[in-house]
Amino acid sequence: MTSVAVIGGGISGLSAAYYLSKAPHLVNKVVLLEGSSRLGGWLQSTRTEEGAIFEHGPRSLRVAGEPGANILEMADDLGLSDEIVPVLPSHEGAKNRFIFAGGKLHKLPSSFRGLFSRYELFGNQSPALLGLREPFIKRREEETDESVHSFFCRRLGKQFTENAIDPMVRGIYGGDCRQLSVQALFPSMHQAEKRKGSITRGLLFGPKQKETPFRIDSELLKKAKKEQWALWSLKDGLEGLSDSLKGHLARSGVELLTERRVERLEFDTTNQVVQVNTLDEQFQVNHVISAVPSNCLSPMFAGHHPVLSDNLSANPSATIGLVNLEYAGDVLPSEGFGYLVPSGEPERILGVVFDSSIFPQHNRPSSATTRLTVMMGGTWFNQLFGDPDKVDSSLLLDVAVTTVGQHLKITSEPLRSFTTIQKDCIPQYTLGHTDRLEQMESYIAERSLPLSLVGCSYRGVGVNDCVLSARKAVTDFLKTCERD
Ligand SMILES: Cc1cc2nc3c(=O)[nH]c(=O)nc-3n(C[C@H](O)[C@H](O)[C@H](O)COP(=O)(O)OP(=O)(O)OC[C@H]3O[C@@H](n4cnc5c(N)ncnc54)[C@H](O)[C@@H]3O)c2cc1C
Ligand SMILES: C=Cc1c2[nH]c(c1C)Cc1[nH]c(c(CCC(=O)O)c1C)Cc1[nH]c(c(C)c1CCC(=O)O)Cc1[nH]c(c(C)c1C=C)C2
Repeated sequence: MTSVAVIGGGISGLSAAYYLSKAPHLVNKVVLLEGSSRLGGWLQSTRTEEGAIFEHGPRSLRVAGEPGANILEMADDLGLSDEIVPVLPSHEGAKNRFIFAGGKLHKLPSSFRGLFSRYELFGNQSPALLGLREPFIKRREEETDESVHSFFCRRLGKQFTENAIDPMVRGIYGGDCRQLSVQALFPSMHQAEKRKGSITRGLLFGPKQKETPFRIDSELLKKAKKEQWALWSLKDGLEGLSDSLKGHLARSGVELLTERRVERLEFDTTNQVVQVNTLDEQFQVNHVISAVPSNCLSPMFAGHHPVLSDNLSANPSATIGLVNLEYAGDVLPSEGFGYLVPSGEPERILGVVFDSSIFPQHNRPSSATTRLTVMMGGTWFNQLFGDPDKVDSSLLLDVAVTTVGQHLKITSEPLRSFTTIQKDCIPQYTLGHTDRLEQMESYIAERSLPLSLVGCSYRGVGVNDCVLSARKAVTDFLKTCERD
């Protein structure tokens, strides 16, 4: 029998502990050590006294793909089926996405037919024409990693890259596509060019993605497929997911310890023991699953595993200034998911989510209001607002209200607002990320270090990716337990 310490109590750590709790025949003790006073990490939802829900972190989860199917299986097992608020693909809150450029909103294509229309944003060309030209563009011969900006400029042109790809990267990573790795952010497109010389040919005729080594199925997934959900949340917001995991783990006997910041890890590989040191306690376990951001893990190896500490500290993280706003009545010019602003535009925001349009179920029950979330900063935070530790939140609120007022022609003042500075909240997969990851994985495997790396710092920042990465790591670890 084996004991495991999970470090970090965000969605990744809670999920790792959840999957471990499913194997009591192999793992007899699981302790989760969280540095702060609360579990859940970036999953933070507020319910106001009027009954409206505001998200200060993630707000919508995708249904598509293995990560989407996997998290629905977990939600079903946690008994959350009746709590789910789904969004259908035909719903305008899922379908209509906009770009703010040249002083106005531009709607992005949202249907197959839309791909054949010409867009001012893309130099009056249709996305279909760009796609038809793409297979005739020569492949890049160099093997080195490339930026997202350079890759898409080569294959789809500068205008499409700067008005579609650049804002999309800001709308997921809060990051700069000139600095981020195409191999890490768009692995299937990078592989497609490498194998077949073109994105289109590679995606159409390339090998299928490797399947997960476990079967994913649930009644909830069947329902989601039948009803064709595109996105979902929970009635009381996504923090309900971490709350529900907390309840499940406590009932399963997992020790959940908050205010236990881990400072150092020491491996005794001969005896397969790890010493986990917090400021004033020590825990001895057989295996550690790290679910903290990589730059929080890096100092735990300082001095004794430079390959780990150096690679773990290579990526910076972006800080997001987040302002939730609520206005009386319907103030939106159009229903939709929201809009993004390309980095070349002279604006101080990254984008705006139309929360009340995506999830009207989260509105106050008594009266119709509009809920928006303005996201600011990202990679550009310090340049625009200064040191995140010193910035006055009234500056962020002021910029948010003034900017959405101008963009959406809102003349009223908000009824309510919340301003949060989410410091270092999204890791930035910079050039060389995939090589660094492989280097660390080989280092760990060659030395049989009793360590697994999960979380948003490695193979995807979405909540779904975090949960799936936890399941994969636990599955691999349990296989070694079965062998021993
Ligand atoms: C504003 C925002 C909007 C987002 N929107 C979406 C969305 O709509 N959809 C989506 O899918 N994803 C979204 N994401 C991404 C997603 O929410 C995160 O990537 C994910 O929650 C990260 O989870 P995690 O557990 O890996 O990391 P974290 O949530 O960062 O958890 C790590 C935990 O480790 C703890 N910790 C750190 N150091 C130590 C230490 N030394 N010892 C012990 N504990 C430590 C931290 O306190 C923290 O609780 C969004 C993220 C943000 C910030
Ligand atoms: C304007 C800034 C941001 C907005 N959302 C985020 C930022 C930084 C954070 C974020 N949003 C999503 C994810 C998860 C991605 C995943 O892999 O699942 C993260 C970390 C969801 C998401 N948001 C947009 C897209 C294309 C996605 C992927 C899933 C989906 O298609 O729904 C685009 C987008 N983000 C924001 C807006 C306003 C917007 C589009 C209009 C806000």
